[in-house]
Amino acid sequence: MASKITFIGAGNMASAIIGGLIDSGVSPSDITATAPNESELAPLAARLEINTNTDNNAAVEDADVVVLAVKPQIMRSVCEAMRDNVQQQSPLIISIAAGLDAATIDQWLGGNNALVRCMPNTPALVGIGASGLYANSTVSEEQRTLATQLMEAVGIVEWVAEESLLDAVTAVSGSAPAYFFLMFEAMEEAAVKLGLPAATARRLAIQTALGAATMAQRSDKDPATLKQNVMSPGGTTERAIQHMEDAQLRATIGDAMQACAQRAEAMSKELSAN
Ligand SMILES: NC(=O)C1=CN([C@@H]2O[C@H](COP(=O)(O)OP(=O)(O)OC[C@H]3O[C@@H](n4cnc5c(N)ncnc54)[C@H](OP(=O)(O)O)[C@@H]3O)[C@@H](O)[C@H]2O)C=CC1
Ligand SMILES: O=C(O)[C@@H]1CCC=N1
Repeated sequence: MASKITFIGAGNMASAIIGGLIDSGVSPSDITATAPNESELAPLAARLEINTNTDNNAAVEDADVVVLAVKPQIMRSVCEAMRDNVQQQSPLIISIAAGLDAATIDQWLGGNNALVRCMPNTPALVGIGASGLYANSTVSEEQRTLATQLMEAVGIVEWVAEESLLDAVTAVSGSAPAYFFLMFEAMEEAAVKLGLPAATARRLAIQTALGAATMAQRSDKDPATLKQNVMSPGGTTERAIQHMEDAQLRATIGDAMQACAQRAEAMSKELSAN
């Protein structure tokens, strides 16, 4: 993947993807990241040996791919300020912003841009990311392949046929690392109440999640069967699972994911109206 990649924004998500790309063999000299303050960029440049720039326009000048990684609320001003350079350079644009539709970003960038919307997640940092991708009609087959290669360098990629499905991707993977971290917090707290030292509890809970995820990934059995295999009749797991079902955990997760997807949709309406 010998392409020059510029990240507009150098925060949590951009640095996760950049770290994953470098681990997968992309040369740091092919990567540029921008942010308004040198103080945020200097540690990143020192740690990852990438190029950095406080000037977005300068950073897109020789870019084959421009990844838009700023907060959705400032995307309009950022895009409009670099519109002329983007129009001149015609890079593949990849927006990772939640709830901002492709047509709106394309318009802010002057129109007719090849634009991929991507919903990644922070485990990209350790190469185990999960990204949903959608391409507008200007994206060529080659650019689609490039976007796939880029995001596959940091995890798995699923293309969606309709842009609106990215809201569901946000609910099931973009925001979802936080759901599991909440579960770790809760399990650690409960295990401490049961008498375990916090560090022991955390280590056991995290390793168990890793084990369960790895089993679910490698097994040809579905999650319901794998769950059943842990539950001896009249045993301990059955008691715990029954408690979770009685407490409507399943419905709570469903409601939370609905709220997440609805928020993505609402953000899109709010931000494109501004
Ligand atoms: N975090 C996550 O798990 C996920 C985030 N996303 C999306 O990724 C995007 C970034 O989120 P996240 O990384 O969490 O946010 P962060 O706040 O961590 O990063 C935003 C970055 O943009 C920089 N920035 C601000 N203004 C400008 C500007 N004018 N030009 C260039 N850079 C600028 C910020 O610099 P400074 O700090 O100096 O303001 C910061 O480096 C969002 O659109 C979000 O929806 C998508 C999937 C998952
Ligand atoms: O919370 C957010 O809005 C971003 C998008 C998905 C994960 N974090």
